[in-house]
Amino acid sequence: MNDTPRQYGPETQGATYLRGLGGAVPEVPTNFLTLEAKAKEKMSPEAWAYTAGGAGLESAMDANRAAFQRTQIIPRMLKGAAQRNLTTEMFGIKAAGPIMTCPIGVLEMMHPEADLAVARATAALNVPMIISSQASFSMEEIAKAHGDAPRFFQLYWGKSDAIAESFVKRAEAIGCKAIFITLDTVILGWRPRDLNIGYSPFLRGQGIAQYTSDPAFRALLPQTPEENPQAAAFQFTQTFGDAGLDWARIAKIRSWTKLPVVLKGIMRADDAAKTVSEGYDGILVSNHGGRQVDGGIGTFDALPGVVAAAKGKIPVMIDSGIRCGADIFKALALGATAVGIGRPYVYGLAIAGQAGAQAVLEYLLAELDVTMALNGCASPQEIGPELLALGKS
Ligand SMILES: Cc1cc2nc3c(=O)[nH]c(=O)nc-3n(C[C@H](O)[C@H](O)[C@H](O)COP(=O)(O)O)c2cc1C
Ligand SMILES: CCCCC(=O)C(=O)O
Repeated sequence: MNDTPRQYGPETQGATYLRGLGGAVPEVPTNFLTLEAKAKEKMSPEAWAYTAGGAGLESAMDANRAAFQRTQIIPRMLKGAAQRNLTTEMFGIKAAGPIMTCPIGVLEMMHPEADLAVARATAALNVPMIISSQASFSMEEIAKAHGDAPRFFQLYWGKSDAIAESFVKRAEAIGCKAIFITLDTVILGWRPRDLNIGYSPFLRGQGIAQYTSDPAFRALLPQTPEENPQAAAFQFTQTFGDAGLDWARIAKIRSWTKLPVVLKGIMRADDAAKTVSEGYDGILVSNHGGRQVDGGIGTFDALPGVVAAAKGKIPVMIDSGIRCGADIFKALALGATAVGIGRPYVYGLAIAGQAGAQAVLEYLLAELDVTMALNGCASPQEIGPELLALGKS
């Protein structure tokens, strides 16, 4: 590895302005709202509803943004941070910066190369990728496209422990460095945008590649998924989710793997304390991008309580509503060790495949680097709460 860290901010800005001298403007917009609007034009109505939508009145989605907007940065002068180093360690790997891609299901709706394009984009930047249980390609195919870049696996724990165990063992075999168990989707949230067009990708056999490639899932089928895809899709609907999932059941994962296990979807201090006392290795504060509990609190508002309850014993990460470098900066200032990027990279993917997802991730690193330079922070560790004016709810 090159010892001089890449200065994403000035390098990315400089290259963009230079291309502009030659008359070229970026295909992928550099700010979220323009990016989202362009992606909407490219996406089918079904893909747009599924990606952009949230639960119910979408108030948890709004709360995610409001929480970040309410808290402001108080810029610090003359501290001096000529060289910034964004490198961040997570579960034994060294990432380009304190970001990772969130697991997003059914990416084939946004682009035919789906997870493979995201694998190539994240590998090119050395940004960790969390592979989804609802991916459009099997984890083995995704790993092939990803090479030896850092990756994690997101587990949906449904009715069958045998399938969960098989997913975990496959994830370990393909070199995932941690397992993220998603807890907030034991059943699907109430999603009016999808309901109003009667569209579920899963019923149509999309986003179930981890299952159709899995021996424990295939053993439940009367015919192979290749012979009878509809039976496989139906079986998935019978297998997915279990509203009875509890602490005792997920503890079984320890007998299946030695990998670090992170709980995704922890929002409360008491659940965070339990995560620590049960011996888990990390917390991802998440409300699933506001897609599950309508009326729920924004993740950035939930973060301080979770950080306090974790008492520095395990890393706390956050996703949901992160749209720019300043949001990442604010999350780190309140004690997050890294943040998950969700819809923004999906919109990049919809616009320009691998290059689009990669551009969005690079912009976020660049904007974080610029924000750090403008506040005298040479590394993520130097971003502290003294740089924030905490908003009142
Ligand atoms: C279209 C879509 C599909 C998603 N699929 C999954 C998934 O398969 N597994 C999972 O744990 N989370 C899934 N999520 C939630 C994300 O991992 C993440 O928590 C969320 O997108 C963060 O919010 P943001 O998109 O507002 O940044 C999905 C989110 C979206 C928008
Ligand atoms: C049935 C799995 C749902 C995938 C997911 O996590 C989402 O759409 O938010």
